[in-house]
Amino acid sequence: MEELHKNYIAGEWRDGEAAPNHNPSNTDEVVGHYARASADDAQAAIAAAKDAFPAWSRTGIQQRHDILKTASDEVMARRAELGKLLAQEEGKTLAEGIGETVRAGQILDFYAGECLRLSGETLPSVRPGIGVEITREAVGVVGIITPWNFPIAIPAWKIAPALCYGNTVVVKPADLVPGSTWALVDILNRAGLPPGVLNLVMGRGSVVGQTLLDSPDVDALTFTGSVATGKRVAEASVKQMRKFQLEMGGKNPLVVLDDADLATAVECAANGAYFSTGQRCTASSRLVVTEGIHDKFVAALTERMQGLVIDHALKKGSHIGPVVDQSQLDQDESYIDIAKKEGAKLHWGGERLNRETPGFYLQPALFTETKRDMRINREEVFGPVASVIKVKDYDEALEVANDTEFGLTSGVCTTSLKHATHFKRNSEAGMVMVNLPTAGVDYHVSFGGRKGSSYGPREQGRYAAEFFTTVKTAYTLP
Ligand SMILES: NC(=O)C1=CN([C@@H]2O[C@H](COP(=O)(O)OP(=O)(O)OC[C@H]3O[C@@H](n4cnc5c(N)ncnc54)[C@H](OP(=O)(O)O)[C@@H]3O)[C@@H](O)[C@H]2O)C=CC1
Ligand SMILES: O=C(O)CCC(=O)C(=O)O
Repeated sequence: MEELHKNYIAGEWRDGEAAPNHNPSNTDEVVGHYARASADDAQAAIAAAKDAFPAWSRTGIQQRHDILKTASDEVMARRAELGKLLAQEEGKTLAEGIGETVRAGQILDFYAGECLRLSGETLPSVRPGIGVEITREAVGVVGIITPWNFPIAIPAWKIAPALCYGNTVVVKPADLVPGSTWALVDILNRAGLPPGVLNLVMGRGSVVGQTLLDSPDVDALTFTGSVATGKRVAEASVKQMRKFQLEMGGKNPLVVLDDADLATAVECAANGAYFSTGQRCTASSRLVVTEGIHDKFVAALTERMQGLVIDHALKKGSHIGPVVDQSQLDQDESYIDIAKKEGAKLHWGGERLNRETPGFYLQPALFTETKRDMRINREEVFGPVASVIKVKDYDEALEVANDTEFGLTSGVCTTSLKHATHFKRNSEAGMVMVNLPTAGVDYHVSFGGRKGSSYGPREQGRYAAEFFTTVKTAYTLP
């Protein structure tokens, strides 16, 4: 067996039960072997983070800046190699893997800068002669639980602000794709983090993740993944009276109005619904289309889909890689069946594909003649499956767009300033796009949703300070 990638606890690489990391583009290929941590390892990681917190929370901002900047530089310099590893373990295309790696590097760089911009407020008291200072302090030990679909960007956008604001960290990546997070943790530690500040415990959610949830020594927990696990995180966190933050599913609408530029609308739909194999919480799974443009839009989108190459993630010319694993493929296919049984018309795609290598290849699927209350329009599939809901006009489109228990992103394709402005104001989503795909966001601004999609303060940009710090108000009578 090739070298085992170990867990990183208290500044040391520690053995654990070895688990193979398979390539979804070629299931015969093992990308590497990664250690699975035990509950005891997870406890040791939490204890190490707790021990390291007093010193790290008082380190100078220059030191924190330099470490994050050094790590950013290495991620950027190794973008091709890390992007390839990401594409191999997750199934994104090489271009998408490199793009995500660059995004992780940019996030590290952004928070290196934020270290130098920490600020507070000084204001007069309502009581004469007294001064008031408002400062932000680190929260403590932050537990980080991440999903498989963005294995370097999501860990980066949780780890970087946690460290920037002076917290110590225990991170548990998805068992399915530990490699990219392993590489990120290795880079950050070699960049100069003291032992115990950033600990990595790979392994199963039911063992490692649950230990984080149940520990009274985890002061804040940030999670991205399914709604079901998000609810467990919430319940456990309330029991511990700790801070928590959840990013979960989406059923994001892309509204296409009669006055839309057709080429723009088709590009937004193809990108938002199908790129990254539709495995994005920001994916446009509902295409809400007004009747005047409906037929033209469906025809043009179908033509665009027919031109998409679905193949090995590393193959030149692939637009879309495989589904991440068998269980996600089963979920995608089961929703395709459910939609057909509900009376939706499978307009194009949805077939399993055979390629040169054994992998989880699925043709993107487009459903038409769907109704807003069908399960295909209410539940997150998390695959390359989208459905068209035909509506009469803008008012009905907005109502359908908002008719969901989720509220992460939404989009509108229109040339009308009036409708674009109204949609931005009235869409019940955390992120709204005009003439842009619902997926693929900037790294320096707030990220998060409403309703069942998210809980707690926003992630990313300077808004991340809300979660990763606690506010102190000090009064002084000189
Ligand atoms: N919003 C988003 O970005 C994402 C949404 N999803 C949705 O979730 C569905 C299932 O995906 P899946 O990866 O299984 O999502 P999960 O919510 O199960 O996984 C997310 C993370 O939580 C961990 N976890 C699982 N159980 C527990 C637990 N009891 N305590 C603590 N942590 C736990 C997982 O560990 P591990 O997997 O290692 O066992 C993983 O690290 C998808 O089909 C999709 O609908 C999935 C990924 C991202
Ligand atoms: O669309 C994006 O840029 C981010 C998506 C994301 O964070 C997710 O799917 O978990």
